[in-house]
Amino acid sequence: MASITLRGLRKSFAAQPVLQDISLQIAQGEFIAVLGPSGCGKTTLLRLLAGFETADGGEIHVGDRCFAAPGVHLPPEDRQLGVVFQSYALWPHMTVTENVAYSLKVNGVARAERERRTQQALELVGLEAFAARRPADLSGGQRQRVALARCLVAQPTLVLLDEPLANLDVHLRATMEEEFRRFHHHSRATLLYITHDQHEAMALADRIVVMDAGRVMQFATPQTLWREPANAMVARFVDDGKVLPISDIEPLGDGRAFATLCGLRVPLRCARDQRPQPQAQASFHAVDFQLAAPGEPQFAARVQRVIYRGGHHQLNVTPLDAPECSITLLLADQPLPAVDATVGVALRDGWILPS
Ligand SMILES: Nc1ncnc2c1ncn2[C@@H]1O[C@H](COP(=O)(O)OP(=O)(O)OP(=O)(O)O)[C@@H](O)[C@H]1O
Repeated sequence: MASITLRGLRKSFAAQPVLQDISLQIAQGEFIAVLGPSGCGKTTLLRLLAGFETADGGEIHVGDRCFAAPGVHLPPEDRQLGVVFQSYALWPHMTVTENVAYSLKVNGVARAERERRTQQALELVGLEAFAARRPADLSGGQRQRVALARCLVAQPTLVLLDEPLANLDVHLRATMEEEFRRFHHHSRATLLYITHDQHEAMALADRIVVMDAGRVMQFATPQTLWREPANAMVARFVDDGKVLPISDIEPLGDGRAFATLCGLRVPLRCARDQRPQPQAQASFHAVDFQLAAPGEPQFAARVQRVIYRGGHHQLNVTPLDAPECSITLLLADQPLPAVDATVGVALRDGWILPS
């Protein structure tokens, strides 16, 4: 069983805190993405889990085994987990089959069993036809598949993946995403998948850990991160969310509140325990703003830019009431307003950030 419990995990490099008080509870079989900007500590977290680094404090438990605690550091080779890095780390002198079978051989697995499991792992990643090739004769995506097969063959119950698609082009990434989904489905392993690509995280994960500056900002499903970000960092990081100031927050007590946005009184979603407040911030996505129909409640905004985005246009506007704010709208089959024109903007949805 590979549920994961992290309690108060800390790590510094040369007195520079890199991970601070990381506590997470991950269920057996979950597909977890760890998402955050460059340098936020994602790889360090993975290295602590794998045992390549020693924690300064806190605990790591996997299933009923203690990996790390004050005075305890289980060596990496005793943790029995699979690790897939972005640099595939394949042995160049071995064939695909030999690369995949190597760990079984080292662990003394009998030949027949070894061949069966290797064949199975190669089939799972669609590489049977490449079994006799060496890594140099494979594409980037095929090499990453070998790395995945090599990890699979050991049948780990916990797999750590560090930006496994970072070196691949956009099309290959989409194919490999499907591969990971299949792998997760078949193996039922717990997956911890590190990425700084929020689309990848959203597409793959059951839940996402959003990190910033060594701390967990939010740990939730992709839907919750989108609809109910815990703070401004998460709101901005997930799909370029927009964070805008609001005033005169008047909660209705049922997860909704009225507030003033750009001079317009609007209904917004909020936490059930939201209190009345003179000022706060709310988060929005581009789809939350639309050009207002005649008579619809709206605020006036000036068009700054109109950009063609392939299939739709992006409109950048600034509210007349709040010219320091920039808002993005997406227009499909609508007449386009001119730059500098004044348009009416209606609001469809928004979330008051918990304070
Ligand atoms: N061995 C080390 N010695 C000193 N500093 C380190 C070491 N490893 C990581 N760091 C620092 O710790 C911080 C977090 O690094 P880490 O690699 O965990 O971030 P990350 O979120 O994975 O970044 P990226 O997305 O760019 O890979 C960075 O500031 C990095 O420079």
